[in-house]
Amino acid sequence: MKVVSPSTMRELDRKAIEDMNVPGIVLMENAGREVALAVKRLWDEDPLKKKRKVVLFCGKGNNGGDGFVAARHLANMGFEPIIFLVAEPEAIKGDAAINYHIILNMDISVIIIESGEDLDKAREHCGDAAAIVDALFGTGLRGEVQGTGRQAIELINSLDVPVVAVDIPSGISGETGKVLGAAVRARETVTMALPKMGMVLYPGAAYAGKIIVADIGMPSSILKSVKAEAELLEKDQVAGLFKPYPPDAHKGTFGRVFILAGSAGMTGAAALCSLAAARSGAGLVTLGTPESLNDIMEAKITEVMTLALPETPQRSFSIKALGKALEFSSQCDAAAIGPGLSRQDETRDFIRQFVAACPVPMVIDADGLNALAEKPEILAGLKVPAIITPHPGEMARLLSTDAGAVQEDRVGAVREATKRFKCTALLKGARTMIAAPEGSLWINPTGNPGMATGGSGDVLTGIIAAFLARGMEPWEAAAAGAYIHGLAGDLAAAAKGEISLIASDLLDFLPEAFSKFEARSSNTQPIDG
Ligand SMILES: NC(=O)C1=CN([C@@H]2O[C@H](COP(=O)(O)OP(=O)(O)OC[C@H]3O[C@@H](n4cnc5c(N)ncnc54)[C@H](O)[C@@H]3O)[C@@H](O)[C@H]2O)[C@@H](O)CC1
Ligand SMILES: [K+]
Repeated sequence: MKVVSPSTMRELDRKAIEDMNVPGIVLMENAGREVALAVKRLWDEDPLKKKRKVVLFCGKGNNGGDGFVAARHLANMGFEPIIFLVAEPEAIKGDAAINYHIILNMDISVIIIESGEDLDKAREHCGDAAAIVDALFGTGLRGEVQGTGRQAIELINSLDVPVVAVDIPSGISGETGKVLGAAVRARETVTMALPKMGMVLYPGAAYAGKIIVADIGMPSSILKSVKAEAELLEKDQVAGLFKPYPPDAHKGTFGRVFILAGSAGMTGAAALCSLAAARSGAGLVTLGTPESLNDIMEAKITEVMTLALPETPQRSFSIKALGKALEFSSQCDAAAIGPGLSRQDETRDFIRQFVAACPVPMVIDADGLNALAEKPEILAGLKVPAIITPHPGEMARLLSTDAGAVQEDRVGAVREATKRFKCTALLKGARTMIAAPEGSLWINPTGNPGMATGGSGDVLTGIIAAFLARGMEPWEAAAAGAYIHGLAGDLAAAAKGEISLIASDLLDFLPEAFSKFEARSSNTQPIDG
């Protein structure tokens, strides 16, 4: 699903109104009605709370205008709306003013909030409300919220009443998801036409609650043609990336994966990564391993073959492994390099030379990225497609900045990485995002904090390698990988809780995650009906 910034949304509104002659007041009518319906649904869900009072906090802009429309429909549905207008009535203009006057004509209560004392009075009204509608600020918010607007937000958050936010929780930047001083914590957000970046990115996503995308009558041609800032990955779209298995599938059909991972003390990373590839549909998985670790790996992993390679005295890959590793990779469909390789100098040289010469698409993670941080030009010069999968710390090393700066602007960081290194970049963290060199940006909605555990990234690398080997484009492999990895994590967390989630749980829940997608071999017919 497309996700847009406030400025893109304004341009869509402008096109609908000016180019297609859809009156703005029609859009506002649909918006407000959808908000009223959302309140009604919340009310229907909770039969114990048959209170009919709905408090609407409205600002002076069009977001407030949506609130006035919602109040009218709520009154018509039999609710008792009360409006707290956090603005001077004279400041309301245009379509919002038209709807404000209808409200006055309908004798719906409007209480004007000009000071903190007025808000104290408002508090008394709110306690027995069935719901609160937050129509203070929408995408027109500029800079930090101050004064009574901010006090109103704090009041809303202090109440134990479910909140439906109009378009975006007031106080959240529609562009970045940052809290501009203070922001409303909503149960649901009814967002108009398309979700906004600020409610998909954290912390805004946490404030928005459940997101309902409302059809406000924006012409579909406008929505189709818009160049969105990002796409939020959806289940159907990910499902579409899995082509059905032909009934005569054999091991070679779904690709051979070569994984270079592990060193003394980090054999687990190698096991998790290679087993994840095997669990993700790769036909054959071979793990290249420092030779003295070979027996350990053979015992640890049953479904994966091993290739013992020359090692350093510290039992990590030595530069002498290069020839054999490159030769083997040429017989494979995709490679993965990085998990648990160590930061030994010689191993670092091996990684750099392997990546520079690898003849097949590859995913580079962890120590693979650390080895390239001082030589990022290797990435930019690759002749084969590559995916890098850094966490914020690794991304910071690649971009010569710090992890705080990466987290401060995750979208900017992942876009910069794909531009600078000319490969697909996947930035891990809450809302993993994937940027492709041609400019697209994908945001993954699956996953949970329990997945921030050692080895989780190794599993992701293995999944992506398997998808590359089955012929997905790099962005597809990265996007589908992030989605399935997060889904396995969500299923694992639902079964075991987030606290004790470990990376091997992700492997255990991959089959269930895949079962939600698998396009089964379409031509296989049951023999006896
Ligand atoms: N035709 C349209 O453009 C449509 C707009 N819609 C609604 O309109 C909203 C956007 O409306 P607007 O652009 O009027 O703006 P908003 O209603 O989002 O609010 C901004 C208002 O608050 C003021 N303001 C901005 N920053 C402030 C700050 N830091 N502290 C205090 N006051 C501040 C602004 O002067 C403006 O009046 C959307 O979020 C959506 O809810 C919908 O009605 C659908 C159609
Ligand atoms: K709002």
